[in-house]
Amino acid sequence: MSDAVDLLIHARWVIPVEPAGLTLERHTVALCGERIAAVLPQDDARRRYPNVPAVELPGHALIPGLVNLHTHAAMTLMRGIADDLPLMRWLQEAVWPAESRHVSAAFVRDGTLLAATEMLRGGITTCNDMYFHPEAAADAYDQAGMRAMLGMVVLDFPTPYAHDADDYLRKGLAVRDRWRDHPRIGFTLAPHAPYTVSDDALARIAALADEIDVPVHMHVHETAGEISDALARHGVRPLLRLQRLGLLGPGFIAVHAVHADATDIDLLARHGCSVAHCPTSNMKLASGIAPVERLLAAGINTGLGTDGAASNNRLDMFAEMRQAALLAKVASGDATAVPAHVALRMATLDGARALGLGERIGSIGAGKLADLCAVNLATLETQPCFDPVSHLVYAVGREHVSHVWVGGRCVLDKGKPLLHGHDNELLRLAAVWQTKLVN
Ligand SMILES: CSC[C@H]1O[C@@H](n2cnc3c(O)ncnc32)[C@H](O)[C@@H]1O
Ligand SMILES: [Zn+2]
Repeated sequence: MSDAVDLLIHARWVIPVEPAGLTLERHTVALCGERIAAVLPQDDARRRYPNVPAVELPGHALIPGLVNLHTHAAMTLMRGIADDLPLMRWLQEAVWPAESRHVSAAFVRDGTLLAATEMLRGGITTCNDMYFHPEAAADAYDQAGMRAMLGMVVLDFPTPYAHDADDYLRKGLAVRDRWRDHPRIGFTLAPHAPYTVSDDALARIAALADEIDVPVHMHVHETAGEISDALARHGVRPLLRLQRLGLLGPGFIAVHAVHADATDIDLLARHGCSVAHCPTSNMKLASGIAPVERLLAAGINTGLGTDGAASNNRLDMFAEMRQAALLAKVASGDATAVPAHVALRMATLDGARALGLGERIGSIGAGKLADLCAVNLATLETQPCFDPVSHLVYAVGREHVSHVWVGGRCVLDKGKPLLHGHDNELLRLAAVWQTKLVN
C-alpha cells in the first residue's frame, strides 16, 4: 500500500462496484493526487494517516462517479422546446430547424457549461457527448473540471457547423489534435445514425476508427421506422449494413438499440459491441423498450445514457438507473430483471468499459482515477437503510449527491460547486439564449 496519501475520505459505506455486490462498511478511500491509493477500514486509515486531511461522510455512500454514456450536452439550451413528439417529427419539425438557426460555437460552449454543471451536481463525472462544435464543448468541460469523450460528428447533410462528411471529419480531427494531451478529454468518431450517413462515409469512418483507435458512437435501431426504411432502402437491417461496412467491433457503442431482434443481438455480441441504453428518452419519444435483459444475457456490455435535455428532459443518471431497473421488469415480466446492483454497474463500470476507460474509471480500487460521488443516505426519506445500493437505485434522487471528485479534485463540496460556472452567470447565459431561441 502506498504511503503517499494526501486525502482520506471516510464513508459509512463504500460501494466499489467491482467486485460485484460488495458493500464495505465504515471504510476509507485514500487518495494520492488524481488516483486512489488504497481502500481500507476506517480504523486502520485513521491510525495509519493521523495527519492527512480528511472528509467525513458519516451517513453517506461513496460510489464511483457516474458515466453518462450518451448525451448531446449543449441541448440543455433546447430543454422543453419540443415535447410530446415521436423521434422523426421531433427532429425534422423542431430540433433540426432550431439547430440550423441557432447552433454556433458560443451556443455549444454555454449549453455545455450548463450541462456539465447539472451533470456534476448529479454525480456524473464522465459523459460521452455527441454534438456540433466539439472545440467549444472541450473548453466548457475543461473549465467545469469534468471528464468527457467528445464526438467527431458526421452527417451527410450540411449544417452551420460543416458542409459535407469530409468537412465534418476534418474539423473533428483538428479538434482532437488540439486536445490530444488533455488528461480528461478524449474523442470518439460519431456518425449520427445509419439513416443520415452514407455507405461511403461510414466505410471511411470504420477505417479511421481502426487507424486512430477511437470508439465509434452512433444512434442505432432507435425506432421501428428506422428498420423498415433501411429494409426498403438498403435491403438489410441497419446493424447488418454497418457490419458489412466494417464498423462493428469492441469500440462500437450502439446508442438505443431499442429494436434489436435475435440476429441484431447476435451481431452485437459476436463483435463485442457495447450498447448505450437510454430508457427515459426511449419512453418520451415513444421509441420503444430496449431488450436489456436479452442484451445482458448475451454478454453485451450495456451502459446507461440520458440522451440530450431536449428528449429527456433531465441529465440525471439516478433517474436513468431507476428507469432502467423498472422498465426491464415491465418488459420481461420478471421482477428479478436488472436488480439494483446491476443498474449501478451499468451506470458506472459498464459505461466506462464502453468508452475504453474501464481500467481507469468506473469502480473504486487502488490505482484507479479518483472519480467519486458521495450520496447522503442520512435523510428522512432514506431511513431505515438496510441496503445502500437499493436506496441508490430506488429511493434517492440526484439532490442527495453531496460531494463529487474528478481525478482527485473536489468539484462539489457539501452540495456546493467549486469549479464550474457560478449559478448567476449560468442563469444569465440561459436567459440570453432563451430570448434568442424564441425570436
Ligand atoms: C450530429 S450532432 C447530434 C445530432 O443528433 C440529434 N439528436 C439528439 N437526440 C437524438 C436522438 O435520440 N436520435 C437521433 N438524433 C438525435 C441532435 O439534435 C443533433 O442534430
Ligand atoms: Zn441521442
